[in-house]
Amino acid sequence: MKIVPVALGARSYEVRIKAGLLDDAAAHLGPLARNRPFVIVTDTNVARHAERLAATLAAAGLASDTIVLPAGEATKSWAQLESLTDALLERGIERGDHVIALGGGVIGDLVGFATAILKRGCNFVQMPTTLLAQVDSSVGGKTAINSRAGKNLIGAFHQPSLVLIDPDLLDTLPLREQRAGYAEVVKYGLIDDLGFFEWCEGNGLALLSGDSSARAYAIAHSVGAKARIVAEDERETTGKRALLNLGHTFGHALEAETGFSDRLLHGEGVAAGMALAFAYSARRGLCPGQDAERVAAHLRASGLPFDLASAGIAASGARLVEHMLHDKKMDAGTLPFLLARGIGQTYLDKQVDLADVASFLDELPR
Ligand SMILES: NC(=O)c1ccc[n+]([C@@H]2O[C@H](COP(=O)([O-])OP(=O)(O)OC[C@H]3O[C@@H](n4cnc5c(N)ncnc54)[C@H](O)[C@@H]3O)[C@@H](O)[C@H]2O)c1
Ligand SMILES: O=C(O)C(=O)C[C@@H](O)[C@H](O)[C@H](O)COP(=O)(O)O
Ligand SMILES: [Zn+2]
Repeated sequence: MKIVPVALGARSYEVRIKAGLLDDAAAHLGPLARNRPFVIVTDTNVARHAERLAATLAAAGLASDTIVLPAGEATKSWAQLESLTDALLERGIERGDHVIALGGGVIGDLVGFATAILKRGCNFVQMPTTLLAQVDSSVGGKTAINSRAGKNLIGAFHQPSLVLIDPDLLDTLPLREQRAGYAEVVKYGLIDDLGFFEWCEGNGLALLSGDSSARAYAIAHSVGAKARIVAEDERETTGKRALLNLGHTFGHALEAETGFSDRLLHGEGVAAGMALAFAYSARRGLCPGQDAERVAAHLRASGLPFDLASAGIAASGARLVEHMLHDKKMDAGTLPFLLARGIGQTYLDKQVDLADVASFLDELPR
């Protein structure tokens, strides 16, 4: 088993990664049980894995109850938050209980937020079941729902007590979702790790086709990178954690444009967003054009969107910039942007003129 510590003082926890971990989950969860039943929260597509988890726990004498929510981004909503908090209160949840979030980033973000606010803070365990959640969303304590105004605008920082990753769960994940999660893997290379981007160029397709050693390496490397950044800047105050937002200002605007529908998955928006961040950096003369082309080429070869046309977005630059005005990085009326000086050299640029971003977007083919 690979263990990655997330060092956050009193809020520190471990990320434990092992193929087949679901089947010995009782050994990891037992110490958290306190003679109380666990509540497992999952979605309709993951319910089969939740049944296996409940059976494993029962075999070890650990009681559990499962709440199944609708699958999809629309579940990160006020309505689902209300129904989940009601359901947990009906079950008599106590602050010391651990709710288990078994699912992708949608379940993790929603359960994380529900437990952050229930009784002013209950515990939760992340058991991520998508590539995206295993490499990114289960670690770091960002929790949220979406609002009409934009992505993740209502939320809290609330760290899990433990993250349990079983890469074998990805065997049932559809290819489109694997690819979307892969965008966040590539992100770590683009941020500050050229060597890892090169690894992605050489091994990405093997990872996407389910190769277990490529999968294990990508998950452990990504979790290590995320844990390091989060430990340095838990609440995104110094600018370090903002690097994890590479591609997200563009990406969230594209997602908002599709109404957070299945037309564009989060990871797909991030893929297009990262390519746009590099293309915009190249247009400004900050980054070699070759690097921007190399990023787009790798995303394209991985079956991901790499520009507005491949993301299916026809909106004008001005309209996309309007979505960006809701970005949580907005600071005194300006929007710090994640730009790049090259692959592995991302930085936060505070001098970006949004009118210039809009004209850049208007110049792109639709
Ligand atoms: N908190 C963070 O730091 C953070 C980081 C990145 C993304 N996010 C958020 O995560 C969300 C996206 O997460 P996601 O891509 O995991 O989406 P998701 O949770 O919607 O899961 C994708 C799809 O895969 C299905 N699924 C999940 N596990 C499966 C499995 N093992 N087998 C078969 N089907 C399975 C789900 O039911 C869903 O249909 C977005 O809302 C994004 O904003 C949060
Ligand atoms: O953990 C972070 O920090 C990230 O930015 C990870 C992102 O992949 C994730 O999508 C996050 O939710 C975006 O952050 P937000 O603050 O823009 O909602
Ligand atoms: Zn993301």
